[in-house]
Amino acid sequence: MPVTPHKAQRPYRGVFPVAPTIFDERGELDLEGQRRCIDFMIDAGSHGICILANFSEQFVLTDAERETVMHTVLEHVAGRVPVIVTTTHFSSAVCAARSKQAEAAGAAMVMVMPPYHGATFRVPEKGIVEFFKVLSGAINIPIMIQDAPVAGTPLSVELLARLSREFANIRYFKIEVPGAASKLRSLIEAGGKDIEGPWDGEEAITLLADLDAGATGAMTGGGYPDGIRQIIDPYFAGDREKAKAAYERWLPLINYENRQCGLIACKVMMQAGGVIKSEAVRHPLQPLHPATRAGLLELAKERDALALRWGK
Ligand SMILES: O=C(O)C(=O)C[C@@H](O)CO
Repeated sequence: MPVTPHKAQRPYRGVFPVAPTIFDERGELDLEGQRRCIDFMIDAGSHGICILANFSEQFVLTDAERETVMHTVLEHVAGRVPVIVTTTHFSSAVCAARSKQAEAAGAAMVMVMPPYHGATFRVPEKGIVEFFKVLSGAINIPIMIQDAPVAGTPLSVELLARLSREFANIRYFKIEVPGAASKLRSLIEAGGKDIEGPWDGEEAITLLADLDAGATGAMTGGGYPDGIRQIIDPYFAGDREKAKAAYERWLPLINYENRQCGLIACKVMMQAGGVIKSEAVRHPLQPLHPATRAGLLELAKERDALALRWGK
């Protein structure tokens, strides 16, 4: 089915949280739950949505399931917001093919980590450059490089700036390594206008420092886009004091998600608020300990997170 194009203009800015992949209690895809999750995330103020990322449990999906989730979400979003599709793969050809498919399905952007496999398979810088050359040449939508510790591949500022200079579609950078703010600042300085989107990530744990460094987007977890909006809206409107107060208000929840829960946090919140029926993660991922779950929901309730009310 052709997808209605979104109307957002580049450069994309704002809150683009990662959508979880929704499963039922047996671990099967729950596509109805997936659609409700997306509706909640849009109602909660997401400027855009990223799918099939690590926080979407991309590593427990078959290729066929990836395609099903991608088409389901893009058709259901129907242009309401831009959608970023994660297409990471070790192989240049597979990543390029996945990215072409995402573009054809209506993705606004693809997000990709540098090639890695397991703890030790890496390629030298020449291979990384060639990988992004193949990818950039294969599509006509922007690429976000996900600079995250999970890939175990240090990407220097010089390398990132070079990739943006040499390859037309390398335009967005989600920096979620230690020292993210300094790296964002250096990248903006080194890359200039080619750095269309210097973005924050990692559940917004460093959001205020990253905004101060020039971040224009935040890729957070999917559980409380409404809370992240309370931080970035005043920041972008020039009211840093209000943004700082909101960051301080939401930080205990951000910290709890980042340090105690990880990708399951948003599912727990969505299930508690009737957005989705099951907070199941796919085995061998494990459910949250009941005490950790209670701690998360206590913090979310204290902040009146929309997820806890949306489905009731
Ligand atoms: O899901 C990923 O790949 C992430 O990096 C998640 C992160 O952006 C959520 O804060």
